[in-house]
Amino acid sequence: MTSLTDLPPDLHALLQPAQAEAASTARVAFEHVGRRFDTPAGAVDALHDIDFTIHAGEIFGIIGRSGAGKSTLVRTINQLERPTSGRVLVNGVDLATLGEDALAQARRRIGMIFQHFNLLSSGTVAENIGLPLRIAGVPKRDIAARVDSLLELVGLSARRDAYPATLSGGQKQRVGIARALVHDPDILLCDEATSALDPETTHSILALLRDINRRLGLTVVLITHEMEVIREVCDRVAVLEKGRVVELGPVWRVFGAPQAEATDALLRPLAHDLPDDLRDRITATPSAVDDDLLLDVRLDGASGDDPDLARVAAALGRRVRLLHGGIERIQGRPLGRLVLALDPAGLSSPASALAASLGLGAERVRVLGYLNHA
Ligand SMILES: Nc1ncnc2c1ncn2[C@@H]1O[C@H](COP(=O)(O)OP(=O)(O)OP(=O)(O)O)[C@@H](O)[C@H]1O
Repeated sequence: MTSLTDLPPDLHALLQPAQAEAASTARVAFEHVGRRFDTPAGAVDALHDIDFTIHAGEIFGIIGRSGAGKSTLVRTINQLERPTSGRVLVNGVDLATLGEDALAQARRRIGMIFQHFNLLSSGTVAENIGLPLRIAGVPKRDIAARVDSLLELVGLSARRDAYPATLSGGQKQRVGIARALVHDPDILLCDEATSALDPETTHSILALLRDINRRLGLTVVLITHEMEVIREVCDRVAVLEKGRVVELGPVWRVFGAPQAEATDALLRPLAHDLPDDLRDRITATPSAVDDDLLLDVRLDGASGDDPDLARVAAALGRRVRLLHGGIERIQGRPLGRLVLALDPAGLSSPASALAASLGLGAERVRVLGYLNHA
């Protein structure tokens, strides 16, 4: 990947203002947005009273069950869907009030990429990227220079004259990203952009999106059903359920302590559930004098400290075994679940003592039962 100083001069020049601008200004403001579809089976309220702001320069994720309204919401940003109530401001402007030409201009500042790339199979990589410029009537020479800059940005210079059929999925999405950036947009909308890719390619595309976000100050709005994608790349996330926002916040907070049932359900695949063999050995009361107590510790990222098990053992004056669980870092904060086993003898409240030794609130530690050694 090239660094900012390696960029061709034309691209370098256009990046500077965008970078400087990436402050906490509102890039997209949803103001009490509703979208109703009238269908033969009756009215469908795909969106209800959506009211929040996406800041300039952030990577914002939108998650929700199938049919929750994610695509409809994202499509209101470029007015592919028109709200039936409320309004959507992009850079302070309600695109619904613009005439045809002004709307076309405004839409150019909003790039979009898709799950299935939507490339023209009869065009080369360069022709695909340059197509929106050709449609906009940009002179051929200028198109070539712009396309070359973008090919370099997405790491595809060597495949300039290749046809889409000869590209891998990741390379196709790089073409999609380059094409979405031709008009130097402020916003990039990503509709399940990595859903057709394997995990390794997904990782490289997310790294590219993060890189572009940082270099260009580009605001990225991303819909996905892959929670790992949100965890890896997003700054904030909104959870939609039946057309309403049921949760919104920094990813570490929403993932660390989900409040809504819909969020819990979506995050379930990431949870470190107890394996059956361990669950089957847990009893509510001790079956032998030397049974260990099993304690379930939830780290929600709020304390910000890494759990120090040696310190816990020293504080409690006994061996502490880590039986199950794991920690992941989201936005630099440790989140996860630890199942610990210890001899409870002499501790009046083992859960509180454990919580205190970890520097956590008592509500973060739950007694699971006793571990039957038999
Ligand atoms: N053009 C339309 N006409 C009628 N109903 C629609 C239309 N577009 C969307 N809907 C309905 O609006 C609701 C939200 O759909 P939407 O596609 O936005 O959900 P989604 O969260 O993106 O779902 P998925 O994850 O399955 O893509 C659904 O009930 C859907 O059937």
